[in-house]
Amino acid sequence: MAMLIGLLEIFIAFVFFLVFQCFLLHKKIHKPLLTNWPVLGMLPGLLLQVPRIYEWLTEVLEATDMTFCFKGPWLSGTDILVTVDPANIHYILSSNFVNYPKGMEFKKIFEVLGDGIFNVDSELWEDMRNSSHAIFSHQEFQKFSLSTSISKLKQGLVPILENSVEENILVDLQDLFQRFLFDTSSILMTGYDPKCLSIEMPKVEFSDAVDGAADGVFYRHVKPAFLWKLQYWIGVGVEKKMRRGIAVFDQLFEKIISAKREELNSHGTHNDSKGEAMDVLTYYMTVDTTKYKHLKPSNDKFIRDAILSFLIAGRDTTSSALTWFFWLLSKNPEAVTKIRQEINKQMPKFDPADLDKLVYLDGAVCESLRLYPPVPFNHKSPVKPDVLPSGHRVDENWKIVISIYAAGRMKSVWGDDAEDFRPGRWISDSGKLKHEPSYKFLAFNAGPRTCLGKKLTFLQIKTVAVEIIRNYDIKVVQGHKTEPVPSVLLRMQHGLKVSVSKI
Ligand code: HEM
Repeated sequence: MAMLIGLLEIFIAFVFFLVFQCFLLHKKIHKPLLTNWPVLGMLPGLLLQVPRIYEWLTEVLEATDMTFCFKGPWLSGTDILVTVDPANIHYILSSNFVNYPKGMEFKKIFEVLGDGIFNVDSELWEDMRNSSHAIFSHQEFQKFSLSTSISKLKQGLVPILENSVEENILVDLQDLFQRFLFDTSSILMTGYDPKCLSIEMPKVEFSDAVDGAADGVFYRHVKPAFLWKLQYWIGVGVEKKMRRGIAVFDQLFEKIISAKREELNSHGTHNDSKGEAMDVLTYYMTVDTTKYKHLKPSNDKFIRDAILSFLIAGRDTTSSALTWFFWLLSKNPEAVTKIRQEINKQMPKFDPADLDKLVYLDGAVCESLRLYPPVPFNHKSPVKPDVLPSGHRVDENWKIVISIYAAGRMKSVWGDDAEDFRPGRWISDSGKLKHEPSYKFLAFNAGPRTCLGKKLTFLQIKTVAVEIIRNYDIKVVQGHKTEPVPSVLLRMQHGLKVSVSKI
């Protein structure tokens, strides 16, 4: 009986929530600061702002001296302290790192990642971090990354661009970059090439699965836990997509892991002793557990979680960065001219060793990552009560969200032209790339959990950019809308439709 009443209550709350949401979506409000209503807290105002969540967060953080507290409905456990104050960021991510793990609540919200590196703390995280650092920084792995990117570029991306020139067909650059990065990341992470970058454009289930899971995770931040759990259980709304996504990941990894185990049983690893290139899956299945005691190479779920996170890290971030980069270039033709001149001068023939000489291109990529960071949010949860440098008090287990998107646009940090795309801001008077501290330029995170793929990312983005900018003119289709989807990965709602011509 008690259970029945409980379910009835959940149902009423759910209906109330939906009716209220529909009612509110018919109104338009543009004031950044939200009213804190009795019982409902700031949720009504937030729901109105969700479609423009990134802009709204930027406005509200600008208006509140870079830190504000979102109050969720009474007893819903959705209060969040949002900050972009560089002093707070430095404190949370670096100087008082031990007090700010990801925390259990966030772990539940991001359950799709299981025990992957983004979702774990303490000793398991340390072992994941040290072991992944060992492989990503290995010279052979870096050579493997470069050769994989170059061959996919020449044999996959370029033929599609050539075809679109010859046949005069529009292409969706976001889709192309996602396919390019899914193939390359999959080769590096699993040793398997899904070959989705081809003129036939096969359907990519993995892509819908990541989008569904990332959108679901976003909404979980502002919904009471009982509500998203109920939606997941019934299979409705974004939670239905989340369920489907998890099923796709599980099926895909079941196949890949069992094939790899068979391969290892019949052939062994061969390559580690000679230091030859090894995919990340093979590395984790044969990892040295005397060195990394918390890793479980023979546990399929553990391997699935580890490799899924690396695959998403490799595919969705870099494809997002490339998409926004080419969109910004389409609006800034003078930057394209400068990059082209730099390429012709510094790199008349493609040689990866010359990529470092392309300083203006570096500046343009950093500028794009500042304005459109592929991972737009970071989250933390204090172990013990604390006071942040801004004076805000945070209690144990509070949720803290850092808006990486808004952090790149604060006028008090970046100047009055913070919203402008200006690659020159990254170049020093002596013509070198300017270094900005990571707690200010946060696209790759800061402190002990700084991104491990930064070097690989710049290599891939610059390799692709050089090939495209040197050979093609890219024009975004007139009237094409470029809105970011409210999600935990920054992708364009309608892709990026462009026409391609030879220069
Ligand atoms: C444009 C490209 C990329 C961006 C903007 C980016 C951004 C980030 C951010 C913001 C984090 C912190 C996430 C968190 O703490 O929840 C992170 C962590 C990480 N990134 Fe990247 N990333 C990119 C590419 C890559 C690539 C290509 C790889 C690897 C192949 C990679 C591997 C990692 C790993 C392993 C971590 C976890 C670090 C840790 O928790 O200790 N990233 N990245």
